[in-house]
Amino acid sequence: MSLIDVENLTLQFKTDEGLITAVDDVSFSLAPGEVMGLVGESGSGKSVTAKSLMKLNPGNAVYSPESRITLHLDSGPVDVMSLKRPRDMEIVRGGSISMIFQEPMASFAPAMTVGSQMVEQLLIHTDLSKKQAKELSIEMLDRVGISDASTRFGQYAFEMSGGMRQRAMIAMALSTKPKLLIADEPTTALDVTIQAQVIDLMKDLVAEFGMGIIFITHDLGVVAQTADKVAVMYLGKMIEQGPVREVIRNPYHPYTKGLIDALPQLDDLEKPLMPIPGDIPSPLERPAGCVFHTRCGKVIGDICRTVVPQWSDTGENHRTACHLCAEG
Ligand SMILES: Nc1ncnc2c1ncn2[C@@H]1O[C@H](COP(=O)(O)OP(=O)(O)OP(=O)(O)O)[C@@H](O)[C@H]1O
Repeated sequence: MSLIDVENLTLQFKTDEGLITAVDDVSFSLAPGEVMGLVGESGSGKSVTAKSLMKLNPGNAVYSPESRITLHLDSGPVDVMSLKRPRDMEIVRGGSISMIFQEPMASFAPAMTVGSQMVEQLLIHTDLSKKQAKELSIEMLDRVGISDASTRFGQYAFEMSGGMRQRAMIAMALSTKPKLLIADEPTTALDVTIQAQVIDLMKDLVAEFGMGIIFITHDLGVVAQTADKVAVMYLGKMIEQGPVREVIRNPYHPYTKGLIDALPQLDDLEKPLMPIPGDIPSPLERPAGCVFHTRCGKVIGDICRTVVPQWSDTGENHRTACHLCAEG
């Protein structure tokens, strides 16, 4: 039983320079209680994909008619693409789906206390009274490890340290008990010890609430620690997906291999870092065929330059979109 199914998601932005394809025919599913890492370099379309699930992309976004996003709730399936009225969209915006961002200041209005924002959100999305909403908010702040939660409830976000703000944002995102949490680079701006604490906290919360998490990051190391499965994106395309250990041990796509080789290895500090050569092409000039062919060291001929690779099975629940797969 899946929590969310994304099928053939394609999204373009209308800009003064022309149409930018940000997401190209992306499909994936997530089960309740499952954590999926969404990785790729900057500009690969991770955030735009995630925001589509909440219909949060701006007005210049155009979805292809084939794009389908189905959220499975206890009350039945929700066709996210067809949600239009603000009232209907509340279900995917802070209701059944919550999102946390890299910069928690962006989630908090500067002129309201953290507590009053938490209460306001609960009043919109639940049937709780104001008093119950306050109690739950303080309980959630306490649960994410903020000491003296009732005092912190009355503070503004700028009065908190970076790590505490991050925790407060997680508490706010989780207080409505979302079915799906989207975490967009939630630990990037934190120092490593706090990063580890936030990751541990998220793991505990998944176990307790049984929600699904989509964890967006540049860092495959963080994915290895947190996720059950991983999906790799490059220039709007999903190019490999599978169980996290399997993909990290047996990456198939040359781009995924490149991301893994670019990771520093603590047990072999002499080993030179191997960055992926070249730059990501402009989304206005996306390469034909396989979008990665302009940087790929394994091009096998014109097929890579002209034909879009289809998915091939490359292991148990592991699939890769690369012409090398067909070569065996
Ligand atoms: N509102 C917009 N208008 C035009 N283009 C946009 C808009 N939002 C995003 N894009 C483009 O869509 C592409 C995908 O962006 P996205 O933010 O999803 O990448 P990302 O993989 O999340 O990168 P990062 O890791 O830097 O956040 C990029 O080329 C970006 O410039």
